[in-house]
Amino acid sequence: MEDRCNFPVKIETGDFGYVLEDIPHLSDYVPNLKTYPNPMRFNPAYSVVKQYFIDFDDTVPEKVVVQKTGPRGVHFRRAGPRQDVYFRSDEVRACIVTCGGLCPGLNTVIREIVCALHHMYGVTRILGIDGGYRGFYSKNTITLTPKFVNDIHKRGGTVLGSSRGGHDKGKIVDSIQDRGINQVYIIGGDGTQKGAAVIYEEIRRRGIKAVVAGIPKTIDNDISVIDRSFGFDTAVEEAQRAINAAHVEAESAENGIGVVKLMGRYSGFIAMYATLASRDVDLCLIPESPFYLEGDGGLLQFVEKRLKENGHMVIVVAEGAGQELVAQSNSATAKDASGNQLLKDVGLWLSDSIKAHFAKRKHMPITLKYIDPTYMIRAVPSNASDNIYCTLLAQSCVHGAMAGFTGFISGLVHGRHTYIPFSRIVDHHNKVVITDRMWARVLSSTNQPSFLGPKEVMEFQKVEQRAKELLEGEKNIDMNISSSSSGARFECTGLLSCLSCD
Ligand SMILES: Nc1ncnc2c1ncn2[C@@H]1O[C@H](COP(=O)(O)OP(=O)(O)OP(=O)(O)O)[C@@H](O)[C@H]1O
Ligand SMILES: O=P(O)(O)OC[C@H]1O[C@](O)(CO)[C@@H](O)[C@@H]1O
Ligand SMILES: [Mg+2]
Repeated sequence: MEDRCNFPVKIETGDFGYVLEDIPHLSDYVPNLKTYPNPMRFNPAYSVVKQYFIDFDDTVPEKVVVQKTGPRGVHFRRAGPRQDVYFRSDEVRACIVTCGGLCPGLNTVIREIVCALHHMYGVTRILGIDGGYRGFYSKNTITLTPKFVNDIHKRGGTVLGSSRGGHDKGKIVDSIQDRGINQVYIIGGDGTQKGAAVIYEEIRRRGIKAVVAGIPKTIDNDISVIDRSFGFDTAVEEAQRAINAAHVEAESAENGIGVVKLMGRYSGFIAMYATLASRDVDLCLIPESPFYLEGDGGLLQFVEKRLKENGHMVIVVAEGAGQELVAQSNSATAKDASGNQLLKDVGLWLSDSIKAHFAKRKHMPITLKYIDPTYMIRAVPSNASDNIYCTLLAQSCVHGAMAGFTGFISGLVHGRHTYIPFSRIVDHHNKVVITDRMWARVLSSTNQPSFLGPKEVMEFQKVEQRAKELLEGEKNIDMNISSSSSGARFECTGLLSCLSCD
């Protein structure tokens, strides 16, 4: 498995500090390519739309809040159909693969890629790769037709199957070449898109006329640049059911406590949004915000206070929260097939710690119910709004591939569909910024302590400001902010050194 790839980033500059972070195109390395009129020009549904085709120069700004004197900043190419395409319909052999963990909407994206290729571009040869990256070389393929995918958006999971590990660049590209595949659609999270970037590089190195297009997927919503990842809305909605159950259980018992664990390996977006949506939550714990159990201002003291005030409480904890604290009681670490660290069960650990604390307080018996709906919130089919979002992402991706673009993901930026180079999303995880307004809204809605002293807040602000500056300077940084019982700890593992580490 390769960690980083060195595909060239296409940067174009313009007036007033305009920067276009462009995506590669087949014509960058395949000479004398022929173009064809886009078949959508002759499609009765689309041909009547005024300005249906995207202007070559249309781009979307990364930042929409700007100052009078500030530069125009970074832009991405606007997604959508082009007047001309680089593939004849009968020449296309497409394949679709899904990798990594499940997420609501995977089947919708598969369905809509197949339907867009078929109905918009007249493409009939589409293969499903069975079981993630390793399916390219170790399994049979599945023939995908509009009939086959007709109903799949009503089911959770992925009809193609998924897996972790098994990314073998040579074998995958050999398989693409042997099967004559010239459009590769890859749906998956950060790891998957790193793998997609490597495949794109190898295809380009071999000079094959084949495009590689990604659709970012992750229930954790931690992919940078894009507004949100598909399935996130559904997951937050589904999480409400678990929080409601925890609330009912807690309310019905004397000193009742409901603990709900939600997904979020490195970032607490699901926990944060589910908390804000519910309003029944008294304490939300996320990986980005350190906390401690014992002593003055600690979590246990807060639980006791809230129980005395309200007689019950609900705690939402993201799976990646407090991992360093959990590790103190159970230090064994393991990794999954993709090399991701397997997390310890913070929900169970927290529940046990609270129970042990109150067992010593005989005058205050508690009833604690631990609900772990982690897989339930990602195994459901996507809701209506995610279905539409998935449809547009899939269609954008197909338009880009037909137009000859490669090495890109399709993503929503400030409500506009764009094409973003792989390099922009694989080097950085989006995290909840705990010195931003959104986290402040959570703290104010739950009325929980921030567990941070003024010194730690300043340290956080310094690290976040520096990370922002480095990112804006188009550099790669991978920042880990982790917690310990003694307070916050900051680690920067980027290519550039971080001020806080210096
Ligand atoms: N750096 C890398 N280079 C090449 N392939 C990779 C890399 N990282 C991960 N992959 C491959 O991508 C696939 C999915 O990776 P992973 O299991 O990390 O899930 P993911 O795409 O990050 O999704 P999620 O974490 O949201 O579930 C695996 O088959 C893995 O082998
Ligand atoms: O148990 P699995 O399938 O490896 O997935 C668990 C991980 O996948 C994610 O949902 C990311 O897709 C994380 O939140 C979680 O840690
Ligand atoms: Mg991942």
